[in-house]
Amino acid sequence: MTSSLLVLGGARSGKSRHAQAAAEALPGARLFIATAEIWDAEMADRIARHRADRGPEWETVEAPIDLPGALAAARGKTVLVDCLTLWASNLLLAERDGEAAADALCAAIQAHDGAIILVANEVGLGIVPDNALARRFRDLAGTLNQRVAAVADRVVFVAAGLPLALKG
Ligand SMILES: Nc1nc2c(ncn2[C@@H]2O[C@H](COP(=O)(O)OP(=O)(O)OP(=O)(O)O)[C@@H](O)[C@H]2O)c(=O)[nH]1
Repeated sequence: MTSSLLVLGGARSGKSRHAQAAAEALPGARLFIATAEIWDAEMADRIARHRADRGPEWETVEAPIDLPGALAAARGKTVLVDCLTLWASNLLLAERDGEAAADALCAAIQAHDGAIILVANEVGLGIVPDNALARRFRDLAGTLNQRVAAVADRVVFVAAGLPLALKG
C-alpha cells in the first residue's frame, strides 16, 4: 500500500502514539526513522522506553540530518518518521539550507513505494519568540509542515490524544 499521513500536534499531545498505531495497523516490514539525537540521560531513558514500546518487529534507523537519504533507503517498507520538527532544528543548527531540504524531503515522500507516516510538532501557536534563532526555527518548522501537508494524502492534528482530520 502506498499512502502518506502527516500527524501534527503539540508536545505530549499523543501524536507519536497515534502515528505508531496507524503504522501498526498496516501489514509488512516497519521502519522507524528517528531524527532525535540523544543528548542526556533523560533523553536516553525516554528513547529506551519508546524502543521497548515499539517492540522487536520494528527496525530503527537514526537520521538527524539526511532524512531524505534514509527514506530513499527504505524501499517497500512502512516508514514512521518521528519527527520533522527536530529535523528542522538539526538542519538549522548544522546551517543547512531549509528550502533545499524541504524540496528533497517532499521528493523522497513522493518517491516512497510503501506507506509513510510523518510526525511533526505544531510550534507556531504561542507568542513570537524573542530571539532570532527561535524565530527562524519556528518559521522553518511551520514552512516544512505546510510543504509536507501539501504532498501528504492525509493530515491529522492530535490534541489531548484525539485526532482531528485536516486533510483526506
Ligand atoms: N534517536 C532515537 N530517537 C527516538 C527513538 N524512538 C523515539 N525517539 C524520539 O522520541 C521523540 C518522541 O518522543 P517524546 O519526546 O516522548 O514525544 P512527544 O513529542 O513529547 O509527545 P507525543 O506528542 O506524545 O509524541 C521523537 O523525537 C523521536 O525521534 C529511537 O529509537 N532513537
